[in-house]
Amino acid sequence: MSQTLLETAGLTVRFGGHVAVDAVSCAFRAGELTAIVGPNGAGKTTYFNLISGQIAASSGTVTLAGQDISRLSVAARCERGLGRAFQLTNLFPNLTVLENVRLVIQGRRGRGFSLFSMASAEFELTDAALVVLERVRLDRLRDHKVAELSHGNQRKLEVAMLIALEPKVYMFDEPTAGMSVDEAPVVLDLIAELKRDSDATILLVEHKMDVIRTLADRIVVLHNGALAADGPPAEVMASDIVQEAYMGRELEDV
Ligand SMILES: Nc1ncnc2c1ncn2[C@@H]1O[C@H](COP(=O)(O)OP(=O)(O)OP(=O)(O)O)[C@@H](O)[C@H]1O
Repeated sequence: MSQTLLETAGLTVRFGGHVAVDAVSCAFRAGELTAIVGPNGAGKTTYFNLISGQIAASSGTVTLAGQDISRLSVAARCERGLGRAFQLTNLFPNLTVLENVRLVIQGRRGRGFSLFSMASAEFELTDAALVVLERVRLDRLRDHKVAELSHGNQRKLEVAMLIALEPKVYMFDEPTAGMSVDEAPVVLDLIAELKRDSDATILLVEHKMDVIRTLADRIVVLHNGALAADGPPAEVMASDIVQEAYMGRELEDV
């Protein structure tokens, strides 16, 4: 079995008297896609926020590749390989689609271009960005400003930017939310491709059962902020807690 890449231990956050994430200990392995499920308000997004550093934990730790990253900023966690597709907040609306992806690749490679190689570096950056845009089928919109794109295309661009970042851990929070039936498969195919072709650790918050069935190697269930079940999809879906609490309502309804 692959080694653990990301781990949370006793991860907890309280908002006033409310424990939104309650001592969640969970290890995520390289090459594994874990779906994180649970009813509205179960703490899924808050758990993501704690892992990526958007909010600080009240207690507990987050470890990436054996190093405690609990006190690092969002940017420092990202540099170490934690990549998260945000709800459109990391897009530059007034730049073009191509410029947005180029910025990510440029940031990843650092500023190591010499003056003499500047021109070829520019071409190389554009080529690398176009390869990523082709994967999400946004290459024909390369020169459009992001603000002009449909919601679905903005979300696809978000996935493209995450892929361009080449993180070790991919975190997707309902990646197809708000997408049309034509748009969603492109993103789901990409996630399936990432899973097949890389050794990445993928965390997916998802409500749609068909998506979970197709993609997940494992399901983690959060309930009232705490870990309620964790295991292979068939086992977790058949478990009493999921059958009673979620299968009949929350997940199936969506
Ligand atoms: N900044 C905050 N301040 C106070 N309470 C918060 C804050 N963020 C989240 N909460 C509360 O923590 C709980 C968990 O919320 P969270 O958004 O993580 O749930 P979720 O499982 O992602 O739900 P959904 O499926 O609806 O997105 C909720 O009760 C929510 O109201």
